[in-house]
Amino acid sequence: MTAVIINGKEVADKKKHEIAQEVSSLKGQGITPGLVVILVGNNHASRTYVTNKEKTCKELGMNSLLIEMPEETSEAELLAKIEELNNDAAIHGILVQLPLPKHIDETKVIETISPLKDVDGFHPINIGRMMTGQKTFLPCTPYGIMVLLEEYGISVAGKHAVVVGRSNIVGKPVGQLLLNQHATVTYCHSRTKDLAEQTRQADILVAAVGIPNFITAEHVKEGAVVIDVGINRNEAGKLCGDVAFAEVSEKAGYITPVPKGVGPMTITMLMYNTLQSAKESMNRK
Ligand SMILES: Nc1nc2c(c(=O)[nH]1)N[C@@H](CN(C=O)c1ccc(C(=O)N[C@@H](CCC(=O)O)C(=O)O)cc1)CN2
Repeated sequence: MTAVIINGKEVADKKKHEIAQEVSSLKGQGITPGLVVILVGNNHASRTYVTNKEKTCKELGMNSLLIEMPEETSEAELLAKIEELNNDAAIHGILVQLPLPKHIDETKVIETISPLKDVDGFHPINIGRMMTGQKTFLPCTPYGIMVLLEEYGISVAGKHAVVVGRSNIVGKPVGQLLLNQHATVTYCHSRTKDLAEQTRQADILVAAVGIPNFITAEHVKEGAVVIDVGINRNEAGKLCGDVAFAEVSEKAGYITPVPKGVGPMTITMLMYNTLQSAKESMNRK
């Protein structure tokens, strides 16, 4: 079998077009969605991501502000900046780019962002709402994965989903979203015994470990849907995922490539959440 390649770039472009139309109509009602992205320090990859977020906001007609803070910024300074933005009515979304420098407590930072402006969907209140199936901001990468499955007509209910990786921003929430859609979910991680035995049970396999070529053909059931969330560099410095694409695409039914698979959906769902936040703010007026 040769897998259908899930074109994340194409789906992201379609969704962005729809978002831009909604932004335009919202502007007609006197409100422009506004996102603030805070970048602390000099992480090269993070700088690329925040630049893309700013660029995408502009493309879609949203306001965007990038706040760059030096590596030595104290936790107190960052928290004070977030408090200031929480109280600014023109701002609908606040995002602090991760990872943060080691001396800053990520949990404290996330908990300081108002849940009403937490367009990353990382605040414990929003995570709790997601777990109980309430309407809320969903974390952008997991949300993007669910949209990709939907766009390709891949049903989730009753399927066995195996998630490899248990990070707070991808592994745990994507498992929860799959469960919310009635999948049977297994989480695997560094202490899982006989990983391949587990992953071969998967109708839907999500790889989010951050290790190049970690998932090989022996981990995959014939015809499975394979979602690769990894963004790694191989020995040659080339961008690659967690899945050995060439061999796995011979066995899977569907597969996301890296790049242009899950990645482009992350920023698109961030734009979607920011738009929703702006709409919600109108209802509070
Ligand atoms: N506050 C947050 N920090 C981080 C998040 C997040 O959702 N919120 N996620 C990641 C990084 N990230 C967005 O911030 C992100 C990663 C990758 C992509 C993407 O489009 N990848 C492309 C390839 C890009 C490249 O050439 O490097 C692809 O896969 O096609 C977008 C956003 C960690 N931090």
